[in-house]
Amino acid sequence: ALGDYAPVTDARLKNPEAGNWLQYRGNYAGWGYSPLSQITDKNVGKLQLAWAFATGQKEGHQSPPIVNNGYMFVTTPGAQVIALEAKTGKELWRYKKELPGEMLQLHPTNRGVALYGDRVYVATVDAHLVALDAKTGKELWVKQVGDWKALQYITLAPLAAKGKIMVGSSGGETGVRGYVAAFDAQTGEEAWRTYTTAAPGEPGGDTWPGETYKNGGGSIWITGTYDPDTNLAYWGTGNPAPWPTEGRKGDNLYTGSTITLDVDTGALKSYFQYNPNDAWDWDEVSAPLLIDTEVKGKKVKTAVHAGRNGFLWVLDRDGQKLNFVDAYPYVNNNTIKSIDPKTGRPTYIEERRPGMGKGNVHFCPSLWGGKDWTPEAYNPKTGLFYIPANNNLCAELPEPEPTKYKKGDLYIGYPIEAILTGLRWESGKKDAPKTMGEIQAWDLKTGKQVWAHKFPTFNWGPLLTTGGNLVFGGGTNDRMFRAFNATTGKLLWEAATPSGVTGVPTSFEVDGEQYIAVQSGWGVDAQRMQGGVDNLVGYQTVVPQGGTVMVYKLAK
Ligand SMILES: O=C(O)c1cc(C(=O)O)c2c(n1)C(=O)C(=O)c1cc(C(=O)O)[nH]c1-2
Ligand SMILES: [Ca+2]
Repeated sequence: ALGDYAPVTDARLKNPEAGNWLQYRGNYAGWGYSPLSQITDKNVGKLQLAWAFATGQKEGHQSPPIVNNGYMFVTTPGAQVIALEAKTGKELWRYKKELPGEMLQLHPTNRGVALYGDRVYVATVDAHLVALDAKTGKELWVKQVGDWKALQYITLAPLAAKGKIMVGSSGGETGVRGYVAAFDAQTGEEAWRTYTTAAPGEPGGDTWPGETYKNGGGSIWITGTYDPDTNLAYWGTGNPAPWPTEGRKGDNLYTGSTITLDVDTGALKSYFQYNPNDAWDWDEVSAPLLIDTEVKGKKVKTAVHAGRNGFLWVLDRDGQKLNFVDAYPYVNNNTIKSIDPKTGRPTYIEERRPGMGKGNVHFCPSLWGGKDWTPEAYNPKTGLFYIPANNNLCAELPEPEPTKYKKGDLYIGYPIEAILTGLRWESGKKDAPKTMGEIQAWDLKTGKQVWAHKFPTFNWGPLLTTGGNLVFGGGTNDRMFRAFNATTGKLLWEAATPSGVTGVPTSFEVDGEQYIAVQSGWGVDAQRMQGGVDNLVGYQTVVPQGGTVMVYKLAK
């Protein structure tokens, strides 16, 4: 059991101490920013391993090491929760949820815990929400959120605010009707549930023919951001289901959107849709980062999102509605012809939309997007917004197969094999591009890219930025974890890890020393994209699996 444990209050979540990392992205605004500045662009070359801890699990280790006063909490695929001493890596307790053996895990991962009060909350791949005693790991309650037999599954880290624990379900490829559900942190009682596809009679209900909204996707699988001043949570929604659009003509609200929900009631207050009638699996699940900044000379309370559709979107979140400000293409795109400068609505190039009666349709960015789920970061010191991007990658989909919703089956409209072998280079190109993965830095004030570090292979690495003028990220198939100068993009430090790094990095302090922490553990769609690249280049890349918590500090 843990010693003194400092309960996590609303006040602490709103104004997190620099030395802790209390929630998914470090703050409610979603910045992925640690103000700690002991490790800097000058001394990061002396970063070395403080300790490492093997989780004993395979597949995608994506959860951030979350730290509260010297105690660290990580999750693994299969929804295990491990409490560790943050300074030494000593295991304090481990929780394992019993999972149904026959359950399909379409995306075998878990993106972390939420801390609230003296509890730890985890949402599981069999669609339950679990409350644990932070000190002992003892299960306090377990609530069913969704039906795993209908292939609802949860991969995200919960969001905790104002006495509520909020979660959403995955299932854009299994025909769920997406939702965000809130549970009372104390009792586990369900407080509200808001669906992301509009029913007839509701605003947006006329954007779905017949009953298609009932299995229309719009799943929620990345933690929302939250603005305590307005009590609104910002959630990103996934792709509509099934992928071919023929049966669901219309905008399919609120898929491929950012929606804002009142945390007390769940009422949907506003939305912005990035991909009306999406046909490309462009989930826009990454919640926007909430940044008050200047944009082209004007002060704006923004919500910023690097879209899977390849555009960097800047919205104005002041006032009643989420309003379009600007959008900048950040990767090559042959699918969106234009974006309405007033409304932000995209116009597609119709021949790039896969569908009935069409043979192989080629489109860029690929179905994994300019960026998939991997979080961006914002550094208030540099004023720069950082994107882990994949550029020069496209995909091809064959003519869809007729598909009908059936509980417990996939509901995609294309054979999995076609999806896994669907990656392509840009049109007409035989050879692999010189670079694919990128870390990009954008100045929101000017709307210009300031630097880009380019990798020979793709990048599936969530980002951390710090008060020491650094950006950290992994994401490449060479197992490296790296540090860059946040202002210039210069590579300053790198170290190989046991597996590939698709984990969310964090930073914290214990006894006056700053640490950088990340999980190494390759899997899920980083591995599937590797299969797609290998299929094109004709050789097999092996990235070993197995999870390890890696914790670094400066050499003395
Ligand atoms: O539509 C959905 O519900 C859904 C869920 C998930 C998930 O829960 O991880 C992914 C996706 N879609 C998806 O399209 C995708 O590319 C993806 C990549 C990953 C991953 O962990 O690497 N998950 C998911
Ligand atoms: Ca999806």
